[in-house]
Amino acid sequence: MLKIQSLIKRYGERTALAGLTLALPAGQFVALLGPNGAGKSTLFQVLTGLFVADEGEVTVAGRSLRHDAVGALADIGVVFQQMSLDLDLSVERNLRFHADLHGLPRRVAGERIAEGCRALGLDKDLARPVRELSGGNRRKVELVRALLHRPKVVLMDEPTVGLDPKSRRDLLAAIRADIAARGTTVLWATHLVEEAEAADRVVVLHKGRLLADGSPAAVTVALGGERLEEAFIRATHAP
Ligand SMILES: Nc1ncnc2c1ncn2[C@@H]1O[C@H](COP(=O)(O)OP(=O)(O)OP(=O)(O)O)[C@@H](O)[C@H]1O
Repeated sequence: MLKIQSLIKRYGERTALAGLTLALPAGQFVALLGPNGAGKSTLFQVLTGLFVADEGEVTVAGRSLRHDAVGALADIGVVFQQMSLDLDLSVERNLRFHADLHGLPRRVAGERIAEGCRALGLDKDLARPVRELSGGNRRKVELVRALLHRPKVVLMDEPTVGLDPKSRRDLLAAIRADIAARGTTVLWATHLVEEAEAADRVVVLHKGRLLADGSPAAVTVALGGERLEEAFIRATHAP
C-alpha cells in the first residue's frame, strides 16, 4: 500500500534520509521508532508532499508521489506533530474545511463528520470553537479529520505527545478500529518505546537508515537486547 524505495533527502551537507526502503501492506499498524534526528519528520514531510526527495520513489496505492502527486496524496491522511486546527473555528467548521479541500459532497461530509465525532465522543463539541477543547480532544478532532476522505494510508507524527494516558489510549483504540473496519495502513512515528511495543511491526530508523524491521519481539532480538527499550537505546546511542 505504501512503498518507499531508496529514498534520499539531504539538507546541504547533511543527509537526513540515506537510501530508505520500506514497504507497508494494507491493514498493518507500523511504529516508526527513531531517536531525535533520525529522520522521522523529514520522511513525513516527503510522504505528505511538503518536500521533494532528492532521489528515490514513493508510491501510495500504486500511484507515484513524483509523477501523480495529487493522486497519491488523495490516499494519505495525516496527523501532524504540531496541532494544525484553526482555534477560532468550531470543530465542525474545521472538519468541513478539510472535506471541501478533498471535494467531498456536503451530505457525505456531514455523515462522516457526525459518525467520526460520535465514535470519538466529540459529538457534544461539534459547535464549540477548538480553542475550548482539551489537548486530547483536539488530537481526536485531528484524527477524525485525517480519516474524513477515507485514506488508505494514515501517517501519524508523534500524535500522543502531551496527552494523558486515557487520551493516548483512546487515540490508539480509534485508529485500531479504523484499521479493523477498513484495512487502513498506519505509520505511527514515535520515540516512546511502549507505543512501539503495541504495534504489529516496528521499524527502527537511525541516521536516515533502517536499523531493524519486524515484530516488536523480533526487533528486540535483532538489536541485541532483552527488552525493546534498552535494545533501542543501546543501538541508537552506540559510540
Ligand atoms: N530544515 C533543515 N535544515 C537542515 N537540517 C535539517 C532540517 N530539518 C532536519 N534537519 C536535519 O536532518 C536530520 C533529520 O531530522 P528530522 O527532523 O527529520 O529527525 P526526527 O527523527 O524527526 O527528529 P525528532 O524526533 O527530533 O523530531 C537531523 O540531523 C536534522 O538536524
